Amino acid sequence: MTARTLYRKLVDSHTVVELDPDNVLLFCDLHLMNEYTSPQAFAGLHDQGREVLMPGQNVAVVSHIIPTHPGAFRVIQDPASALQASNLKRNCDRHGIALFDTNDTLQGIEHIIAPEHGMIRPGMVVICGDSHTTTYGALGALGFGIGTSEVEHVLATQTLVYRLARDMRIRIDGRLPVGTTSKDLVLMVIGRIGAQGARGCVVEFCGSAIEALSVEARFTLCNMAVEAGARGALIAPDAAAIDYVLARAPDITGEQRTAALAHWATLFTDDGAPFDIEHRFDAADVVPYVTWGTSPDQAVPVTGRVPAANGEQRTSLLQAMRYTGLAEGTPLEGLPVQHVFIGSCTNARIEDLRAAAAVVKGRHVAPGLRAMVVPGSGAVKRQAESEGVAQVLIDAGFEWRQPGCSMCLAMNDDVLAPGQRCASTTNRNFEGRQGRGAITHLMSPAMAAAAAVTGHITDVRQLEPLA
Ligand SMILES: CC(C)[C@H](C(=O)O)[C@@H](O)C(=O)O
Ligand code: SF4
Repeated sequence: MTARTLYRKLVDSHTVVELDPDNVLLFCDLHLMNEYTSPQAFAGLHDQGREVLMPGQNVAVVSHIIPTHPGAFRVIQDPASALQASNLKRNCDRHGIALFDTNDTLQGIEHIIAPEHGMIRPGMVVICGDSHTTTYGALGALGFGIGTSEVEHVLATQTLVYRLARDMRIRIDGRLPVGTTSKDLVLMVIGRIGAQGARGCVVEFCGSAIEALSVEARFTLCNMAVEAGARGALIAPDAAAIDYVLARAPDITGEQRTAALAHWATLFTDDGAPFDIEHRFDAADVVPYVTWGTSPDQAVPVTGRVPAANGEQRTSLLQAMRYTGLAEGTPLEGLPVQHVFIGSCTNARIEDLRAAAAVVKGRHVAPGLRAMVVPGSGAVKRQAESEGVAQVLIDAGFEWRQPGCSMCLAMNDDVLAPGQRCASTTNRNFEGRQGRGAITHLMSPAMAAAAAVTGHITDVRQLEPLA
């Protein structure tokens, strides 16, 4: 048999029919929906008088527009957002689709909820009308975002017309240095290969540095692969991934468990399987990274400076500098920030909150700075509260919020004022992403926590130890 990549194995096992050399009809094991990209799809389905073919393979979550203010009961004030949430509920009720609704205690960001409830398993194809569906590659599942018309097609048929991607492998060997995380690693990789560097590709991450990552750190990495243009990200499931899934999927027992384990053991790239593009990086090169500009690839070491606007990208670099109010050669370290945001499907899991708490413990948020933690889900929130992580953050002066996307893209009322500069654990630093005229600097949770206590961008490795 010919040697195949993990990506090819996943596509082959889900191909219903080959449509032409570039396209297949792909079966989708799980379809996640949010309030934002599903309404038109349901409307289209209803216009045609069609039903949802497999309601049990669909799950919906209210995540983007939800308010995150503390308090037991959440009311969506904005009429358009309230309508999106009520539409989602009506559509889910009508078709028998499970919904994590606004006041569900387990509500949260879709990409955090799905794995934490054992919905994502190695070998699955998971789709969602949301670009960060690549997150699930951390468990050896092929996840990717789809458009609204595709959502409609999936609802009706549980399949998708899928254009095959190219295979890219990114090997990272070595050890991540102390004070760095998979967020720094992925910012380094995107900075080096560029925001279009993995365009059209499904990226398989491998190497000793990847094997050493916790499953949560792998989510961060695969989540942000889309910021390099990737159409998917994969990590071959190992014992850590399988343990993570089994611990969250008590329904996998007996013969089913034996069969699942046997199948998962086949999910790796065969020796000699061809990749279209290969990159290699050394984990020892990773330092705390921050972005200075308006694209996730505009990332530099925290000890670095805003680069010179040379070459082909001169115009876009100058445009980014104008927006962020920074000039060529400006050092990143020491840049004052007015806001710190710890949240998003990239970095709002329990390990992220623990990392932030470890930095701020015994310190206080800098005067005049506003710092906010938005846990990724109700489950993460509760765990952080029971472990004391929440209290450490609250004692340090952080606002402790309800879960949701929040200031990752400011579709609710967590919006920055123009000109405000934010140290953010999110994944996109686009113009206006966190509020019109607001400036986003992407970084790890530990780095964001360090910025919160000093009031400026700070190398977390240099933070004075507390006596
Ligand atoms: C709103 C949604 C379509 C969007 C996405 O696809 O990623 C959002 O989640 C984002 O992060 O920008
Ligand atoms: S947290 Fe941010 S990146 Fe993730 S789904 Fe929500 S808006 Fe998109």
